Amino acid sequence: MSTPTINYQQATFLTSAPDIRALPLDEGIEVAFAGRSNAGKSSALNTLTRQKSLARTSKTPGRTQLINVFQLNEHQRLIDLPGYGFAKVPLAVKEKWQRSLSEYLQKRTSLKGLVVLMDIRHPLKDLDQDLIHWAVASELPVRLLLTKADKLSPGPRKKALLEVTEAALAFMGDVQVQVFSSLSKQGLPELEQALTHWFYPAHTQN
Ligand SMILES: Nc1nc2c(ncn2[C@@H]2O[C@H](COP(=O)(O)OP(=O)(O)OP(=O)(O)O)[C@@H](O)[C@H]2O)c(=O)[nH]1
Ligand SMILES: [Mg+2]
Repeated sequence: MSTPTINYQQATFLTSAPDIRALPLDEGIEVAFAGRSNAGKSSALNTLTRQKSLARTSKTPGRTQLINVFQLNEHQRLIDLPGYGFAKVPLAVKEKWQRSLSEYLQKRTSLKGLVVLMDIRHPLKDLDQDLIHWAVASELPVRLLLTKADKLSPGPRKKALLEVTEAALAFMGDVQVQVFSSLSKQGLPELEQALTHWFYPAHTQN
């Protein structure tokens, strides 16, 4: 059986939800992009969908404070999650959005894959590790994206990939690692392939 191709370019903005009650019906398949503030989640979604400003990006960490939903078609959605780990926002705001994030991760049954984005220069911070551990314990497939790969020259880039790949083995779950750059598009085909596996599980082996 040949795997269907996904036309990411057809992604459209559906809604921005302050909490899971405001999300579309929990059916079909969702893949979510998570990571520290400023890791490059919104940029990666724009790169994937070949749209300059589908998801709002910013030099200021903490830009995405809502659960942003992008629809690929009736049954498939991409989710841009609020970033975590950014200290410079009022505590009340931070608590509100961390709460909606953990509620989303724990209760959303249509969530079938989690892309965890980390700046290749600062991977696997405590909150990243907590998230990955949680996902593995919940049997949610995880893909680690080492973002802004263009910021490193090939040697250090390869070294970072190797180190994180080795660390990922310790998570003892379905955790894949790749480098990625929204600037150079490095890693885009691998990301697309991984997402296809999640969106069409019946067509693929892993
Ligand atoms: N050089 C380079 N810069 C990038 C890349 N991806 C993102 N950036 C920059 O990093 C900053 C943060 O990117 P965003 O995509 O807004 O990050 P985010 O993870 O969505 O951030 P929050 O919404 O705050 O959680 C922006 O200034 C982007 O232009 C990349 O691949 N290479
Ligand atoms: Mg964002």
